[in-house]
Amino acid sequence: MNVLYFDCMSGISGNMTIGALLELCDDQKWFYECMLALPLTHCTIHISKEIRNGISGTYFDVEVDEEMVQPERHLSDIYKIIEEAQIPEHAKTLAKAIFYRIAKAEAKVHNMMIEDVHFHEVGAVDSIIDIIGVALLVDYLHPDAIYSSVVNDGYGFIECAHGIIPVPVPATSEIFASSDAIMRQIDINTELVTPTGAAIIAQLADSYGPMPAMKVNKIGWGIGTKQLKIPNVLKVTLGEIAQHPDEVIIMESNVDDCTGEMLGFVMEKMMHEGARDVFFTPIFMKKNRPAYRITVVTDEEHMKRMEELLFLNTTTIGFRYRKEKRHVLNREIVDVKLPEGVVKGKKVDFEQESYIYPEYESLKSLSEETRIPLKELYKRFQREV
Ligand SMILES: O=C([S-])c1cc(C(=O)S)c[n+]([C@@H]2O[C@H](COP(=O)(O)O)[C@@H](O)[C@H]2O)c1
Ligand code: NI
Repeated sequence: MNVLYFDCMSGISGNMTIGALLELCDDQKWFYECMLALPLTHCTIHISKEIRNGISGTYFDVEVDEEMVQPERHLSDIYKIIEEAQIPEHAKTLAKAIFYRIAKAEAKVHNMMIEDVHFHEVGAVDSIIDIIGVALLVDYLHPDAIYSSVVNDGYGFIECAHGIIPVPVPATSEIFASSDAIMRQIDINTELVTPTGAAIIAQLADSYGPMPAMKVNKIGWGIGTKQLKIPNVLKVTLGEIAQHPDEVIIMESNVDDCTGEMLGFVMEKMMHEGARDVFFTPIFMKKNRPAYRITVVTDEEHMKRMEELLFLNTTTIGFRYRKEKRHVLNREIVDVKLPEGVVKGKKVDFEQESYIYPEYESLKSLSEETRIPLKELYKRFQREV
C-alpha cells in the first residue's frame, strides 16, 4: 500500500505542500501546463530550489500583480473556477472540499453564513492556486492512505487583513476544531499553520502520529516563506506499508430465547450471504439467564441483508451496530508444492518478513485424496515454506 506521510514539524501552508509534493513527482511538466490553463489572470507562478537550515527543497510562490484589483470572491465563485479548471474530477472534488473547510471556519469565526463569506487573503488568487495545485498533485500521486505527524503551530500574534490576531489564528483553530486533526504549539513566535495549510491537512490526513513502519521510497521537502530558528520545511515521505486500513460494521444482539439450531442456521445463512464473520459468545443476561451474544462482522453493502437474516431467523427484536477501523495485512494466494501435491497458501508480509499459512480447504482436499492425516500435511507444509 502506497502512503504519504506529512511531517508538519514547522506547520503547514499551501505553498509548502505544493513544494513538497512536487518533489515526489517524476514528471512536473503536466503540472505547469494545468496550472497555466487555470482561468486566473495577473499572477505568475515561481518554482525554485531554496535552502532552510542547510536543507534544500522546493519553494512554490505565486506572485500577484498588486496593481490589478482582484474581484471579491465568495465560495460559489471559487467553486466555479474549480469547475472550469481542466483537471480530473477527483482533483476538483478534493479542491472544493478543502475550500469548504476554510469557508466553514471563516463563517464560524466571523459569525456569518457560509455563502456570505468573502475571501480576502484566505481565498485570494494564491490560495486558489495552492489548493488546486495540492488537489492535482495528490490526485497524481494517488496514495492509498495519508498520515500526518502532530501538526506544530507557533504562538504569539500576527498581523493580517483583520488587524492583529492570535496564533493559532482563529480560522486555523476552527478548522482543527471541526476535524480529527491533532495539533500542538511549539516555541516559535509566529504563525506556522495557515488556514489553507490546516484545511489541506484536515482534509487529507487519515490519522495523526509518528511515522508508521514503512519502506521509504522518496522524500519531498517543501520550503516555507519565513526564516525561522528551526528549518521552515514540510517533509512529505512517499513509502509503502504492508498494512491496509479498512472499516467494518459490527452488529451485535444478545438473545436468551434462541435455540442452538436457530443460531447455527442463521450463522450458516449469513456466512453464505456475505458476512465477513459471525460468532457467538456465551453471556449471562438480566434475570440470571444464560444466553448468547450474536456478533456479525460485515460491511455497508451487506448490512441490510444481515439485518433481515437476523430478524427472520432468530428471536431477536433489535441489535446494536457500530463502525470499527481495522488494519489488515496485504495477502496473496500462492501454490506450495509438497511431494504429495499442491496446497494453496496465504502469503502475507509484515515488516521485513513473509509468512505463508495453509488454506484449510486445500489442505483438507489433499488429505482426503492421499489419506495422509491433516496434521501430518500441516507439518509438511510448514517444512516447505
Ligand atoms: O482573510 C481572512 S478572513 C483571514 C482570516 C484569518 C483568520 O484566522 S479568521 C487569517 N488570515 C491570515 O491571512 C494569511 C493568509 O492565509 P492563507 O491560508 O491564505 O495562507 C494568514 O496569515 C492567515 O492567518 C486571513
Ligand atoms: Ni478571517
